[in-house]
Amino acid sequence: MGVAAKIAPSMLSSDFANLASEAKRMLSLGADWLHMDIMDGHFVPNLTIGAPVIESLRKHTTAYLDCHLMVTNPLDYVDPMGKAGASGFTFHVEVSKENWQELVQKIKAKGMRPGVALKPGTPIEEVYPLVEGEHPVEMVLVMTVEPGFGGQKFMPETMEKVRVLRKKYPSLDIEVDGGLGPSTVDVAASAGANCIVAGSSVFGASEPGQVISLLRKSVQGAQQNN
Ligand SMILES: O=C(CO)[C@@H](O)[C@H](O)COP(=O)(O)O
Repeated sequence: MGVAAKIAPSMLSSDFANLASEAKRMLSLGADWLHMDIMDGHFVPNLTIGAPVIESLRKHTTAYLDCHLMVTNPLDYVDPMGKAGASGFTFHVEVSKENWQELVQKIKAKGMRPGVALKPGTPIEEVYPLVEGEHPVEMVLVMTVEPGFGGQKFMPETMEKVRVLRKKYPSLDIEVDGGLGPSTVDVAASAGANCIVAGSSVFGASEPGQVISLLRKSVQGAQQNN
């Protein structure tokens, strides 16, 4: 049996004006985590939510809030996100080459689970030191689209990174994010991804619960075949 499947609807595709009820709806339909996209309008050309919204949502749910920080200065976000009640804090390797050790230690000290993300064009070797360090990250997020917006097309060429990671780290949480849905999840699951983020394919479905269940079955089926 492989690493546990985690299905994480991306709340970026939800109705932000009804975030708490959208979150509860996803959890009632079988979501394991809620994926929260924090964007600063600088690291990526889009601006979304920050710690105040995480703090508001936290009042309505005890769920795992899987926060993906698409920001230029992740260190500035550790204290506020910790206080707000974030569960996972995933920062980008492209902006943390100088300070990732300090970042990981501070994330852990604030009671959050550290993860590292990489853009489609970033070589996978860049995350190895973070997975193997004295204070390792606990998840690698392989972006399967350019970060910034929901509803983009899955990039199959990113799957080689997932394959290499899974071979090297059999028990690591490997998350994929961008363009995942019923037609693309199998390739990601058979490459070795166990955490699946899905925005438009879940929120845009007439039966979102069926999509969540299909995504989970894909991960579990691929693990049984490996
Ligand atoms: O981080 C991002 C985009 O930068 C994602 O979490 C998207 O929100 C995923 O949306 P879909 O591609 O599944 O619609």
